[in-house]
Amino acid sequence: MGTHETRELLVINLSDKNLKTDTQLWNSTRVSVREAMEHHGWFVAEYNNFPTELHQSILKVAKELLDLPLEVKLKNENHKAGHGYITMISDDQPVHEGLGIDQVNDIQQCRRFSSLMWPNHHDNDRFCETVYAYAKMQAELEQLVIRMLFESYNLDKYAEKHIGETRYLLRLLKYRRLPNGEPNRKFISHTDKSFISILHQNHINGLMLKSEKDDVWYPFTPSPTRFAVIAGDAIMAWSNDRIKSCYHKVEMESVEERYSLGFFSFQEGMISIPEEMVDKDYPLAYKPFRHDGLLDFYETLEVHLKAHRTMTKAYCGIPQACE
Ligand SMILES: O=C(O)CCC(=O)C(=O)O
Ligand SMILES: [Fe+2]
Repeated sequence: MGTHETRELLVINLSDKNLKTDTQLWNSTRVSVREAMEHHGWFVAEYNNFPTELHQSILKVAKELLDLPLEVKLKNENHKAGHGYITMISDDQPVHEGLGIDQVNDIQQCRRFSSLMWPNHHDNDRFCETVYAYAKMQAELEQLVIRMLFESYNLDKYAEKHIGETRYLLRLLKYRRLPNGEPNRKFISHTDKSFISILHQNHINGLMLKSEKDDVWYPFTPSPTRFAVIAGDAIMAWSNDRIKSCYHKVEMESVEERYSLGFFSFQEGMISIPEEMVDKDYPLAYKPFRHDGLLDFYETLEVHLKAHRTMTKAYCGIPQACE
């Protein structure tokens, strides 16, 4: 296939009202989810189980937040990698900015964040409520994917404990074209260090997803009800390399700003590779590790090493005989 051919995105409908456990629809959907994750490392979820206004309202508050003065945004300190304020500069202009809300599914953390950003504003309730409702919807989607994946590997007995030990980060992001008029290609190809990441955005194109097995890039076509569900390095380790973390990048040409929302799951406890994941085709490839330890290790690396999944192999991988 030629490199400029438009490729059909793999879309899986996760909003069918009949999608209930132990139904034929559930079982066939869970097979599609597992196959997509093993083949591509991602899929696009069609998901509309939320009020339609929520898409517009989260984008509105993302703009209000990222329009705040730099000194206010800098107050969002977090020692964990990529959890605080991030920025990339071109010709003295910020062309990429992001703010993370850690433990976003805890209303107290949403309140803490909004009063940090708007200390004198009575109106920060609206920000807090919107973000909290949005994160609740995203967590439901993430947990649906986790349940399906765990079941598809006959590991459903571990699913509730896993979900109970999950911490979520919401990152609100803004991209601008470069001041010299060139497309913004600053967010280079990388894998996330999360377990699962879910990406959602406004109408401006730019996100590209690499298929692991096809070895080609797919441009993501945005829609209010489309979510890119992508594998992070931690699920790669947990699945003992059956699922490979997804390389993705942003290349934005539009004059209009691109806003996106990254929802990332992390494990609080140890991640151990279930023994059921180990067999002669998949010999044990990772030692048990702490997810936060992986993030601390990330902080110690040079920029070019951070982007690659090899950093996770370096952190907790077990060298294989053929390597
Ligand atoms: O803006 C996007 O769609 C991608 C964001 C992303 O890859 C990240 O925050 O890790
Ligand atoms: Fe990413």
